Amino acid sequence: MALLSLRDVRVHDGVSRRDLVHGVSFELSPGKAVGIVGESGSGKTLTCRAVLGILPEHFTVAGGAIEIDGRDTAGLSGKEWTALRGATVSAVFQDPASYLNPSLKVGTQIAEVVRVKKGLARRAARRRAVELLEAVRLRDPERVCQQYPHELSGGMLQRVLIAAAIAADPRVLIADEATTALDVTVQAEILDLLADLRERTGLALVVVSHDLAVVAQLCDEVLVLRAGETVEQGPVERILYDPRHEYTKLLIEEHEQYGLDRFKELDHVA
Ligand SMILES: Nc1ncnc2c1ncn2[C@@H]1O[C@H](COP(=O)(O)OP(=O)(O)OP(=O)(O)O)[C@@H](O)[C@H]1O
Repeated sequence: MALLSLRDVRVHDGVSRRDLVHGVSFELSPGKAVGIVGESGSGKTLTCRAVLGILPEHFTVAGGAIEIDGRDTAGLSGKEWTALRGATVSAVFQDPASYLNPSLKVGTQIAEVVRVKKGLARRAARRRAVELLEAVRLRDPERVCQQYPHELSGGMLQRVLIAAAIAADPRVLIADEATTALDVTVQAEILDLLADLRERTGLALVVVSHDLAVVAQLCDEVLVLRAGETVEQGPVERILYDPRHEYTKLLIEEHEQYGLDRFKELDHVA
């Protein structure tokens, strides 16, 4: 059964009285990855926020259905969403520093997530925090636990955020422009880490990026969004090698300069 299923989802803005997402559909099974690409403002983040139950004020899911692990999310209470978030669907976004408390040590913050979401006692939560930092391949996790966010690099902070996001053993992880702010080498390491988590733990991924190369590296299926509408959707190889929509062709051309060419040569897609 699909872990996550979106059927014709519409996101409506009550202020402008417009639909900003016009019917997005996809299904995600364990260990699979779906990518959402499109330029800025195309509705990628709103789609993710709808899945996490954190749409901004005045925005609603006005049509279609979102099912998480077989459960229709329409009409979930705030409390039910809180229970689902982190534990079933979790997310990492761009700019990890803004999601961490600057005045608390990294280990304390991760242990807190574990304590609240998994109900572990303080000491066990602490041990688990170290294990999680190890799982995201941070060297010397004991030391990182004792550090404050400002002492870590952007790539390290994104690993910390991933550790926090997987702390409650979610089944689906949404990575929304999670590597966009990082330099190319660090970006590659984080993508590799996500691929590894997917393979080892069966974590399903929703990968959001304006960069097709990122999505191509991780995903089985791609949705191309433009102005809130899906213009093209299909297996990643098909979209890359045989794009049918003009907009997809444009995206591919634009992003070749960022390494899609190199990616194609390596033939990771096969
Ligand atoms: N909080 C908000 N208030 C008003 N409009 C919003 C809000 N969030 C998003 N929008 C609008 O909804 C549309 C889709 O935005 P969304 O953030 O989903 O795009 P995106 O594809 O994720 O873009 P980006 O890559 O820039 O994050 C845009 O027109 C945006 O201006």
